[in-house]
Amino acid sequence: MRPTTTNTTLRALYKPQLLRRTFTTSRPHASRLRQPGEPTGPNEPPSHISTPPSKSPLKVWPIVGIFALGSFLFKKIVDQRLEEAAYKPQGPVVGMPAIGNLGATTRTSPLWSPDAVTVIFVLGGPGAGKGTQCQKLVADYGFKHLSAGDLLREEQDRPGSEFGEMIKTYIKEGTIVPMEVTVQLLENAMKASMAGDNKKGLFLIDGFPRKLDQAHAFERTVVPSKFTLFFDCSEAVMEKRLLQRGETSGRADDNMESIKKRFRVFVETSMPVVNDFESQDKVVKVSAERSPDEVYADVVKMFKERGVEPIKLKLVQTQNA
Ligand SMILES: Nc1ncnc2c1ncn2[C@@H]1O[C@H](COP(=O)(O)OP(=O)(O)OP(=O)(O)O)[C@@H](O)[C@H]1O
Ligand SMILES: O=c1ccn([C@@H]2O[C@H](COP(=O)(O)O)[C@@H](O)[C@H]2O)c(=O)[nH]1
Repeated sequence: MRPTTTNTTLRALYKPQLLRRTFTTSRPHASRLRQPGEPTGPNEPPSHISTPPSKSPLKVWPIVGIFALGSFLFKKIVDQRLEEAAYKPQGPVVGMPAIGNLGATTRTSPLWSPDAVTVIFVLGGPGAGKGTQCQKLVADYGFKHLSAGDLLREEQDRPGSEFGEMIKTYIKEGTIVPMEVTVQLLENAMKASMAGDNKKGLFLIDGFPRKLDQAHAFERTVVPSKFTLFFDCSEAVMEKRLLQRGETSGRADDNMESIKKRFRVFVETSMPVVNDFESQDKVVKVSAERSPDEVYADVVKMFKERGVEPIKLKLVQTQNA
């Protein structure tokens, strides 16, 4: 049989070499028996002068060890640099105005303590009903509602804004405006609100953070959030709502092309934020597919479980009153 012939041939070819490799050291041709003390070759010392075998594993392992340690340390340094880079201003965005000097995100500690200022992030896909639910919460709980999207649209329309054109492009494309701009806008709005009638510093921050770098930067430099209220809704339902809203909203992104892009950004960029907060047990999830009042009833229940109570007692009108 062919395999047997092949095996025999292979054995014949390789066995002597194998044996030689196994039983000789660095001198494969030393066939004659040497006398004690006789040099083993023209350039070699007599055998009583010991030389380490040239292929000893003892020579290789320290090098392998140093290489492994070096690689490990190198990887650690690279990981650390990447982590730091995620927290620092990224510098000017190519083709955009310089935004690295906005200030808020360069601080190394939060501006406010979570005991002094309460921030609840409100997240969910485009059209999940975040704004609608926030309005109800404002009425009952006394929160100041800050929508990151609204703040960006205001900045976009502010005469003389150096970021106006940039924001316009990002919103149209459904992508996320560089965090330095959004965090600074939020911080300014929070300061203004607390200087006014929101002395208690109660905030619902709607549609933010949309990206992990924003989440980290805000919590590191402004204030750590209390939790995130997340509205869970299917794309089919959100699409229907957005197209309907688009009939009157005048928003540049309430059209089919922008909606598709916003859905993709939400799944790829914003869901990791929700997952990150979830891993810290900081997400309150509510199904957003029922009527606004039914959704809200769930929100109230979930807030109660987290120790957040309404400030107003609703007056119940009875028929005989
Ligand atoms: N539970 C609901 N059932 C039906 N329609 C709703 C519900 N909640 C909100 N809507 C409607 O859906 C549209 C989108 O709602 P809303 O603006 O609150 O969503 P959003 O999550 O804030 O959207 P975006 O992220 O695009 O700003 C609005 O026209 C709103 O009236
Ligand atoms: O943190 C944010 C929030 C929003 N944007 C941009 O604004 C639009 C509209 O946001 P809405 O919450 O739907 O009003 C969004 O698609 C982003 O382009 C942002 O960049 N960063």
